[in-house]
Amino acid sequence: MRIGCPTEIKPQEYRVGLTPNAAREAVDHGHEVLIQTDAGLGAGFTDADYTAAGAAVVDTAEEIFARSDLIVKVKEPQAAERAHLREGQVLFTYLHLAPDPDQTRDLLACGVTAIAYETVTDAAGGLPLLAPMSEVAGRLAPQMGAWALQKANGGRGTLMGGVPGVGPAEVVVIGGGVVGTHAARVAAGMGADVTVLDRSLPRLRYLDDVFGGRIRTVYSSGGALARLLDQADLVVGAVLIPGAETPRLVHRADLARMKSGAVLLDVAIDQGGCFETSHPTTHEDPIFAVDGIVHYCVANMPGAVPRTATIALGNATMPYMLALADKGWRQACTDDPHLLAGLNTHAGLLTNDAVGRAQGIEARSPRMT
Ligand SMILES: NC(=O)C1=CN([C@@H]2O[C@H](COP(=O)(O)OP(=O)(O)OC[C@H]3O[C@@H](n4cnc5c(N)ncnc54)[C@H](O)[C@@H]3O)[C@@H](O)[C@H]2O)C=CC1
Ligand SMILES: CC(=O)C(=O)O
Ligand SMILES: [Mg+2]
Repeated sequence: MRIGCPTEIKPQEYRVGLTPNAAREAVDHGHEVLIQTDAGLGAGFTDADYTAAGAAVVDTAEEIFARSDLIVKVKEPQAAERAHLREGQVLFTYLHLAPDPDQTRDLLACGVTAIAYETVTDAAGGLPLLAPMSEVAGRLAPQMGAWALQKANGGRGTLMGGVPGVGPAEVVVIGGGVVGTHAARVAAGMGADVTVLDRSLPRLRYLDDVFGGRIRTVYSSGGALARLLDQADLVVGAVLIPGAETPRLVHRADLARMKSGAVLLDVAIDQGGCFETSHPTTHEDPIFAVDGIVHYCVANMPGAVPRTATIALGNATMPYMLALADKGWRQACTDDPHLLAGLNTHAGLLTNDAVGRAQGIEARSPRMT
């Protein structure tokens, strides 16, 4: 099979879908790998690294899309990329279709077989291809939140860890999954006072256990969140209902009860966001204010640390990429129902229930033979 990896074109996105290690494995499995010129540079991989791994470097994205059976990327295809996709081609990348009707329409219209990293599941009930980027975004969240809290950025002027005689920042993390756990860990490490809310009691028990009293856990309800908002300096939105649009848990009216200059940092923005006042922002222009509250809503946070993020993502995607290339998508998905859970569109059919519910489109099962 021919596997193609174009340069990411989303603003300030420096990750790349294939590492040289992954390219080498694919070549060792008998596949041909095409990589666009300089696709890996932002993550610190040169064209020479890819040619040493056995890949062929080609000049344009057009050529990658035209010649490849399997396209491996990082971010959802942008409109210019969607114009090159076609039926019979497999796209393996993040899609986040639930809040994105334009992308959904284009993927259905072109007939591409699109497998979304974020809806691939595992036997433990996790999301193995979302997890590495959630770890990165979660660890970045307090770092970006601390920056947004600085006065020059519109923030309250609160130092995360405080100093002797002055208390630390109050950090509230909504959703104690992968993002939330890693955000809590770094925020606590910075010396902040951390509270994590979740709707899953087993998850709260786990967090209570692993943090050994260094953070507070609270069952997530509207009342509990309202009380915490009054005190919060930084609120991290880290809720996920897999595949679905994020529930809105903080409404515009709630901003009035918050401290002026507090920060809402919506990691869940890629699924629509958990604050009513959120809208996606970019690394170039990451923050905006609503009613005196700073919002940070970058939809591709790991793009800020492309070296770490590319290697972490490549480690997780490689076995699935090889299964798709070795067996073809039908056999790979038949053999592994968790990979089949990643299938979002095929030959004009929407195949993911949660995306279908979010968009009012009936989800259908693909023909597997
Ligand atoms: N902006 C970015 O660059 C990135 C965004 N993300 C996004 O971050 C979000 C979280 O991802 P993960 O942590 O991997 O998901 P996860 O599935 O590990 O965790 C989500 C948690 O939310 C909890 N939850 C559900 N409803 C809740 C409610 N009403 N109140 C409180 N908690 C609730 C769940 O019980 C679960 O523990 C996703 O939308 C993901 O796409 C992930 C990586 C990068
Ligand atoms: C998960 C995601 O959207 C990202 O890593 O950009
Ligand atoms: Mg996105």
